Amino acid sequence: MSPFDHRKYQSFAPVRMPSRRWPDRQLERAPIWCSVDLRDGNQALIEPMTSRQKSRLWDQLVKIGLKEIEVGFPSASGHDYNFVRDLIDNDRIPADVTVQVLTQARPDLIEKTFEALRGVRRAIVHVYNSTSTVQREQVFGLERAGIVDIAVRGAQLVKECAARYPETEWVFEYSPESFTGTELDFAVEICNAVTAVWQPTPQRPAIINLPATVEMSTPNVYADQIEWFCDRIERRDSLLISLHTHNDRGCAVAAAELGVLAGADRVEGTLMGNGERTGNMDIVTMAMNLYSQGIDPELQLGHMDEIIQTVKECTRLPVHPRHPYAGELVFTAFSGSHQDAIKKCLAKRDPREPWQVAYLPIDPADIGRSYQEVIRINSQSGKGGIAYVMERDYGYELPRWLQIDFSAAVQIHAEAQETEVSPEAIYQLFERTYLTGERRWQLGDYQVKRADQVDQLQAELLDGSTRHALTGSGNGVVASFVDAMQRFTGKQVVLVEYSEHALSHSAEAEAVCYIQLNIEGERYCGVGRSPDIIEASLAGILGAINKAAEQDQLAA
Ligand SMILES: CC(=O)SCCNC(=O)CCNC(=O)[C@H](O)C(C)(C)COP(=O)(O)OP(=O)(O)OC[C@H]1O[C@@H](n2cnc3c(N)ncnc32)[C@H](O)[C@@H]1OP(=O)(O)O
Ligand SMILES: CC(C)C(=O)C(=O)O
Ligand SMILES: [Mg+2]
Repeated sequence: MSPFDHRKYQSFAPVRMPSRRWPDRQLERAPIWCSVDLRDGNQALIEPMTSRQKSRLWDQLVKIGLKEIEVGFPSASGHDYNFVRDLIDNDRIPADVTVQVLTQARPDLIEKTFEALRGVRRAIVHVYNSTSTVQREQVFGLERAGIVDIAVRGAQLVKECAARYPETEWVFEYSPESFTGTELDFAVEICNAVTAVWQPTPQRPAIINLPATVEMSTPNVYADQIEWFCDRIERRDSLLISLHTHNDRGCAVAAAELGVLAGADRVEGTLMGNGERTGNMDIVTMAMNLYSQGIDPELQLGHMDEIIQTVKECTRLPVHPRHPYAGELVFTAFSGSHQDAIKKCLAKRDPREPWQVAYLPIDPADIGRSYQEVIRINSQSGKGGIAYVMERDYGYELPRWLQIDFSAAVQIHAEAQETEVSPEAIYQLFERTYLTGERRWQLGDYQVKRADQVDQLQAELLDGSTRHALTGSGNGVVASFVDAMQRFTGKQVVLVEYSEHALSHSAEAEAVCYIQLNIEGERYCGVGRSPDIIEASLAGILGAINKAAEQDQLAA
């Protein structure tokens, strides 16, 4: 039992709809998008946007390709009024973009709203009043009829004002605000009353916006409400049903998606979900969700970092690093098994086939992200990720057995540092571990001769100021040097693994050689790098021998 008194709250009554159809549908196309960043987003900010910030966000919304943009509540503030005037007077509204403004269903506010829009080519006038039981009873103190009366009077005045400005193509929108807390039959009744005034036609439809002003239930209930409403509303073919979900329960996007399945045509929301309380429906997330399902979102979101920057600077709110699609960390895998899976999928990827990469719902490149960030290393990472970084950034194609060996060194380093390990730090660690660290033995001069199908190697081994002369023979220089080391150390030395490749990132056309030796039953790895492949091989063998010496396995 929690200490909470859960009886303080009531559960949301489900909609009785045994024959609901929306669960069997699939999203097939993008809805009509409407951004409310400059109104609902703005009214939620600690410091509302300055006109410069509003202007900047407007430009970004246009660049993204939003064709309907709610630009403010011009009857409520001089700022909003002036902003609308600036857009109109300075001809800043592209021909294919329609501005929308919000007003309460109050005569003075409606009049002022039309005044603000004077001379605009096309505009959506969005009028609302609250319809929920709580608002009716406790805020307005009115019965249903009184609330309908506010809406109808508002609708009439909107129509009259519009007639005074015939040069403008007017679109009317009505919201039964607090729709989710409104009895469905009443929502239908009040919307029918409003559209009876407006008399929309299929050619000139009106917008009926059904807001989850406060998100009160699971998204399936919202979808039921939308389907129930769409099935009963009059003049359905002359209406665009719009959704406007808030995120109080964290499901604004899900509710909008299910609401579209349930019959809605249009969705209002904001970039990154800014808005009242926990925010509005996030247009970026919903659009990218559609895209990840193979549906054209009909928005330009390829410049995601610029979008984030604009939103952050205009709203002065941060964007969470885990924000769906847009956050700085959303394409990054730190954990080993994820890195391994991503690396394998990317290596097998055929660009002609649909995207199928484990843990990456979309290709980061689509939104201007590089693969640099996909795999980042910390103490949770495994060999796959480390190998990926070594290959991607430095051109080393570490064989699997060396990945295992090296990942142990990276793990120790990451745990000691207690932070992320950068690609540079990984590379330096690789160099120290296999190539440049202090070594007991160094290779001096050497020469190989071939006689009777057998290679004979003579080499000099430097141990501080002491020089040892080595000889060995075998099939090839590698086998000869292994033989020489075996004679020199008196231990059993067996070559277990060998691989090499040219180092594509190296300006000096170097080769790199990876060696694994079994020395008296223990395995040791070494790496050699040189413009000369023989020297790289010998250095690799000596590297492994030196590793054994470090661990006191060679008493020579
Ligand atoms: C869910 C939403 O996001 S709705 C949009 C909310 N956004 C805003 O309100 C931001 C802009 N609003 C404002 O700045 C102010 O509310 C103004 C300037 C529009 C109006 O200010 P004021 O008239 O001073 O005050 P206020 O908003 O408190 O008015 C409340 C009155 O309007 C009535 N009212 C509220 N909403 C509506 C409506 N949609 N339609 C008709 N009447 C309404 C209330 O019943 C109340 O009436 P009362 O004074 O008789 O009790
Ligand atoms: C004005 C309306 C549509 C609104 O913002 C809401 O109900 O959340
Ligand atoms: Mg809202």
